[in-house]
Amino acid sequence: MTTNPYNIDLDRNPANHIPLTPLTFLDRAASVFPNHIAIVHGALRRNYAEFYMRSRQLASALAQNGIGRGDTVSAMLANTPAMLECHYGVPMSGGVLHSVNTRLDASVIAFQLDHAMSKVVIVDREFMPLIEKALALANVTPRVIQYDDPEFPGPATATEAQDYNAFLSTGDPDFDWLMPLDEWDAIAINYTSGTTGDPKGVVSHHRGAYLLAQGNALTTSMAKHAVYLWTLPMFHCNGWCFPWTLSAIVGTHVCLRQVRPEPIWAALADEGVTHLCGAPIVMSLIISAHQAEKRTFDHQVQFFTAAAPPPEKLLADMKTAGFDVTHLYGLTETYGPAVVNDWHHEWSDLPLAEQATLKSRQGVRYLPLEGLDVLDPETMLPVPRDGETMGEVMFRGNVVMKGYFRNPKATQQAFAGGWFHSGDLGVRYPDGYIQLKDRSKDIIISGGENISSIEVEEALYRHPAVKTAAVVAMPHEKWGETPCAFVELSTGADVDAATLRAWCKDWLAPYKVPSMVVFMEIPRTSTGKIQKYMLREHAKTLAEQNNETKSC
Ligand SMILES: Nc1ncnc2c1ncn2[C@@H]1O[C@H](COP(=O)(O)OP(=O)(O)OP(=O)(O)O)[C@@H](O)[C@H]1O
Repeated sequence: MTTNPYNIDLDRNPANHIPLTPLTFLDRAASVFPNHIAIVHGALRRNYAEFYMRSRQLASALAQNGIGRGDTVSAMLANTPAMLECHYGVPMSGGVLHSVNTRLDASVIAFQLDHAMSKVVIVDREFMPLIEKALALANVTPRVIQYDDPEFPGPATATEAQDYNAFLSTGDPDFDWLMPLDEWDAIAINYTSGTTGDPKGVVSHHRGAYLLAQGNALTTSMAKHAVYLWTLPMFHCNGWCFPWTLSAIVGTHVCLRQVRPEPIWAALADEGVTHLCGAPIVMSLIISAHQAEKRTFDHQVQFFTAAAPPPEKLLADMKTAGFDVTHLYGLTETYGPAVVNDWHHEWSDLPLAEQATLKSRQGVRYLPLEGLDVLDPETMLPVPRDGETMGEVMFRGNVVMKGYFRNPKATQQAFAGGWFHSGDLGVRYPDGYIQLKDRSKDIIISGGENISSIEVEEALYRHPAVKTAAVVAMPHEKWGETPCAFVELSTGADVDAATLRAWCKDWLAPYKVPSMVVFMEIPRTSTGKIQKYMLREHAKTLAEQNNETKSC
């Protein structure tokens, strides 16, 4: 074997090879733009010098309290300055950040704390009662630190936990923080929310976080000094890496404790917000306030949506309201969005409805993702690019997780055949863009035919009275399964099940028309995702009741 001559005497050394980590973005931002406002939270304004100093203090205080490489620090915080500091301070101590979804119940939180072997928990005052309940159930006994956010209006309760600012003040502002020894070292652990079953601890590394944080800015053309509003929970997949992206472009974070239309519109107008992210539910909130109160803004605003398929009607409404919407797709396992609906300028000349159809496709790979395909999971061969043949969406590249923490079996299954199996079913179009049709667990199989729940939902969303639609499989004696639709109506709208079924017949093949339409409040996860497994259980009960009535 011949040796590559360019490898002789040209080795890696500390001058030419340093582990990639997004932590260095903050160091740079603070040294180049120390006075630029990094964080806005209510009346608070904190510049990059202060943000960096406080993150180092946090790292130092953690280190003084025994946190080192590979130790888990949990954070149960709203979208506040403390949560941003945790995204830097925890990994700067060598620790691994475990962000806890603040709307989980105590037993699930206890499971996560135990599984992640948490050593410190930093908790917002609002969530103290919940964490205390969780700790009573957990085996681990982490040190508890309470963050008293001045923007939280609730009453203080007695606690023995140390105050966050007091803890921080014990830290050295010039702390010589720990670079990762290897860019493969873990930076964060995030538990999947369990919309499809067992929560799994997804481990991300510094390299992936660095690449995706930059990828966010590059893929979506985020400019220097962008102003970013925190409508996406940072506990969800590290806010899709945007806590790190903003330091790369020296932008401003506008924090938000609660996702409500009033503060969102106020921030758009008063803080000059240029970018925000969220599931389609956040767009619905924004649109209802726009339509009811005629709210507007006078600058360019980019909205990045992911987490669930955005209904075409909502995309069209957002465009009319003046938002430039970019559709992203990804999973916790891919650090957040790793696929983008990369827009071609000429598509903007098409009729609005056609634009919305094109925009509802999930798209193509992010810059730092090397492989994205729709494969037949049996043969591992790509499906034809015909926009019709379904396969499983698979990922390969540097923004795919390390694996599932302490779960080698699940890790092996997820990476079988050298690709990460997403569990999402989709198609690929001749131009290479992918579109999700369903999750493998959500597909409805009726008389041997596959029915995409998303396609049925799209038909329902076209009806003006429908605010939210979720379609799941309902057991059926003859067909095996049939679609069952759960619907929330827009305020003041009035329509019955028969009318909606008749409406669907105009858009869908007869076997795809829901056999039942149920009007009720649809259960969601804290990130706004519809909990289809709960709806499936509900549909099963309804089917059983139906059969009992028939046999009486
Ligand atoms: N743009 C999108 N359109 C449709 N679905 C999306 C989009 N973006 C994300 N998703 C869905 O969200 C899933 C990823 O979500 P996430 O990683 O947060 O897991 P989860 O739903 O919270 O938990 P679990 O993995 O336990 O089900 C994807 O697999 C996909 O089904």
